[in-house]
Amino acid sequence: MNSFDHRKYTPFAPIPMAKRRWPDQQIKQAPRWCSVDLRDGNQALIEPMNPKQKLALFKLLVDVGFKEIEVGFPAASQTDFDFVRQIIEQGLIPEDVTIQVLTQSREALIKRSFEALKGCRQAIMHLYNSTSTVQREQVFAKSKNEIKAIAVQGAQWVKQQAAQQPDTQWTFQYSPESFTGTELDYAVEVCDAVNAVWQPTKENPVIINLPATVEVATPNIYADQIEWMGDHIQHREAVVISLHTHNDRGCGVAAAELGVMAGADRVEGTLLGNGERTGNMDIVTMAMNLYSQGINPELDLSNMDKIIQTVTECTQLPLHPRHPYAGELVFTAFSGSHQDAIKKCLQRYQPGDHWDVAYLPIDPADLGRNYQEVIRINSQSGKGGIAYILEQDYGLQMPRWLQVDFSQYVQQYAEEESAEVSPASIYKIFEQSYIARKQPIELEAYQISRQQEQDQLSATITIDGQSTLINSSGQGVMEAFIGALNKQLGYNMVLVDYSEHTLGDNERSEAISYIQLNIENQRYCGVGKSKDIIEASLEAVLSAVNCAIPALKADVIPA
Ligand SMILES: CC(=O)SCCNC(=O)CCNC(=O)[C@H](O)C(C)(C)COP(=O)(O)OP(=O)(O)OC[C@H]1O[C@@H](n2cnc3c(N)ncnc32)[C@H](O)[C@@H]1OP(=O)(O)O
Ligand SMILES: CC(C)C(=O)C(=O)O
Ligand SMILES: [Mg+2]
Repeated sequence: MNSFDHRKYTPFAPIPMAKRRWPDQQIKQAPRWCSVDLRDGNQALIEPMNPKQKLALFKLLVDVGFKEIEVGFPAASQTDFDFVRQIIEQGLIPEDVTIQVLTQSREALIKRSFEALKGCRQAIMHLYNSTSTVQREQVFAKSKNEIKAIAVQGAQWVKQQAAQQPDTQWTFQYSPESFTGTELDYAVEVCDAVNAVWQPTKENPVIINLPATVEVATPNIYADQIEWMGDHIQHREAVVISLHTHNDRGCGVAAAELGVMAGADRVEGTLLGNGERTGNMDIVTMAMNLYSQGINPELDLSNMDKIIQTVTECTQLPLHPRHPYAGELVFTAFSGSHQDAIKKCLQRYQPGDHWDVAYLPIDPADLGRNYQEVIRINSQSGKGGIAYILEQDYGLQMPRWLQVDFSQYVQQYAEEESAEVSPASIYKIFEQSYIARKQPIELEAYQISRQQEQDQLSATITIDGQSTLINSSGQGVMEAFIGALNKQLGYNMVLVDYSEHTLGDNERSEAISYIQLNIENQRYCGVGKSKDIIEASLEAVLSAVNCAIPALKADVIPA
């Protein structure tokens, strides 16, 4: 029998709601963030973090701007307990940061958690127990009332312990763990029962954290559940509704965003999304989503490389190259039409403008990425990207017809190599294709004199190694040189287009000339480079002619 059988599963039932309001809401400000990297993230690691790693990650979280940080499950492990003690005793918790610890609803664990927090200025004690149908029936084998009693008993123990440590400013947090698999009327009944013990006020609210412990439905269902809870929980004004989503269906961020639209005040997650199974909600992505909408995320993610380095070192998990906002490839375009569009938009973009660049939802520079990484070349690339690289890295302002001509050389190279082509390789191909094309005709010397608006040019060229003197006159040097070559070679050669610029900003800089000639009814491109602008132009003409010669009949060239 085939085990890949969808009939094994049942769909998640929709939430009956007469009128949901959240679809019409817009997020206008960042929620209160709480990082759970050091607890939920840590508990999911192959190798949990050692004290040094925990401290490095804690410092990063503080630097990024988190004001609430769940630092561990101190009753569960000595490492977590010692870490909490260390940051308290060594005064490593900034005044405006509140640490949070998680505990099960068991007296010994609660006592140990309070012990870990002794001497802490302010702290969040986070109590949880599972409330979902599957947990009640199969894991705990308890009735609804018995499960509620676990929560209420835990809330009482927490209250009692807190009373014994009055120097700490306590906030209590309760999570009906596996909330999304819990009947809503029962979830609210349990939360209200916990709040009846804790007696929150507007001035001293509780945090009710509603976890999608496992993501089991589409994000709109989660939003319905959050809006429903907000509408039905007692003393809403004294309750901070917090979200804690996981990413089992790949929608952890979407669920949190819709949850905020549905009225939540606070969001828990981890940097770059480490966490159980497919991970916790990725705060980097959610915060950057806000940022990209012009909303201050209240977190400083500008040093993304530092974030990536610390998180990957501490978790020992690599970052996917296509991870939103952070991956190595997310601001990179390989494909030709994307590169062309990006190049055109970036050319128009002025600092201070609103960002509106095709294919780039945000400015890579905001995250410490530079434009060089934006366009990378392989066999899918087009002229725009190649020209962008040569302009950015080598200062070449290639005219469009040369971009078209040159992209064929790069394309051929990329296909032959079956690999990405580096900027240095692109420039080498450019040099070999045009500037170094000095056979069969090479310029040796030239002289120009100008009389009555006519340039008289005589030049010594070698053709297949034989030195020849050519001369002609014209309204400009180019006309004179092309005329002399026409006479010598017997071609019908016409100048189609021409441009030049310097490669630096002083009189000693090299000049580069780009030329397109029509030779015997075919167009050929040439490039010349020299400290002397006239020599660069003559070299460009010969570069085009040298390209044409192999394609034309050999007998056109005189012996
Ligand atoms: C969704 C989440 O992320 S929840 C957080 C999960 N994180 C972790 O579990 C990481 C740290 N945990 C641990 O190291 C261990 O679980 C410990 C040290 C806390 C406890 O270990 P143990 O005492 O061996 O118990 P264990 O975790 O296996 O729990 C099983 C018992 O606790 C009970 N239990 C589990 N969770 C809770 C809870 N939140 N409140 C009350 N009782 C609970 C179970 O019913 C079970 O009871 P039983 O032994 O009577 O059958
Ligand atoms: C402890 C709770 C909040 C949790 O991590 C979850 O339910 O995912
Ligand atoms: Mg979790």
